[in-house]
Amino acid sequence: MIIATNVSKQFGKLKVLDNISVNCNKGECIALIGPNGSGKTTFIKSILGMVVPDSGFITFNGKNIIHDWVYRQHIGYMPQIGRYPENMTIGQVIDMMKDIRHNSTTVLDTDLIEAFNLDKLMQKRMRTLSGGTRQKVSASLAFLFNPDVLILDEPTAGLDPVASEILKDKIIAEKKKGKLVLITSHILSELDDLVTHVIYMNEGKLQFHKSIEKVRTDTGEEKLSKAIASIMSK
Ligand SMILES: Nc1ncnc2c1ncn2[C@@H]1O[C@H](COP(=O)(O)OP(=O)(O)OP(=O)(O)O)[C@@H](O)[C@H]1O
Repeated sequence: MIIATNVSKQFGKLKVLDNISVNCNKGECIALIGPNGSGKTTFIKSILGMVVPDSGFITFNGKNIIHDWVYRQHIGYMPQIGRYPENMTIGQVIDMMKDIRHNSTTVLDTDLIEAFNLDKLMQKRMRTLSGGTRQKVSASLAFLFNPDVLILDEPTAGLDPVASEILKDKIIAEKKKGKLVLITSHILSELDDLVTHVIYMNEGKLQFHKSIEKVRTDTGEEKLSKAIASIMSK
């Protein structure tokens, strides 16, 4: 579904992505893990076309993304920090996104808007929202257009435990429908019930890309947080 081949990116002298090659398929939920500054967000932005690699290429359903920006309509993206027109209300932001993205064939998925009770907050202006409510808006928008691929950058950061569980259940449900989910998080315990595969990056390099079963058997650890700690300490 998404294939990155020898992707490299440098910012000034800093090599942020160093020859990354990975293959991401339908129905997988892939955890993108690595220390701060290891290149996770830059890799995500390369898939989204927001960062252009210096070398290498990325294909989405077999087409090089450089020549086909339309592929982005199949992706729902939840950024680490959602930036919105601050004077707009939640309702206006959602309507604006519908104007931009909605087409007659898409069935809107309003599950998260309802589960987060955002319908009661539609008149609130973005600048007045708490960090967690802003995250709820970002999550709701990522899922709203029923995309085949969900890219979630630190999705549960700032969410309360109830909201966090709602989002996790939604991710599991979408994965079961055959969608591809790419997720970054530093809270590894949150990923335990979700992920099928792990991509581990360090200093812009791909350290490994393994199924969760392989990570568990290789380390003898059941929990992802323990398994990664065991790998990092070697
Ligand atoms: N536009 C940019 N210009 C210059 N340097 C950048 C730019 N974007 C990212 N970097 C640098 O690239 C490196 C990787 O950043 P990136 O955000 O991809 O890391 P990350 O793995 O997502 O980190 P975190 O876990 O902290 O979110 C960092 O050193 C960052 O400062």
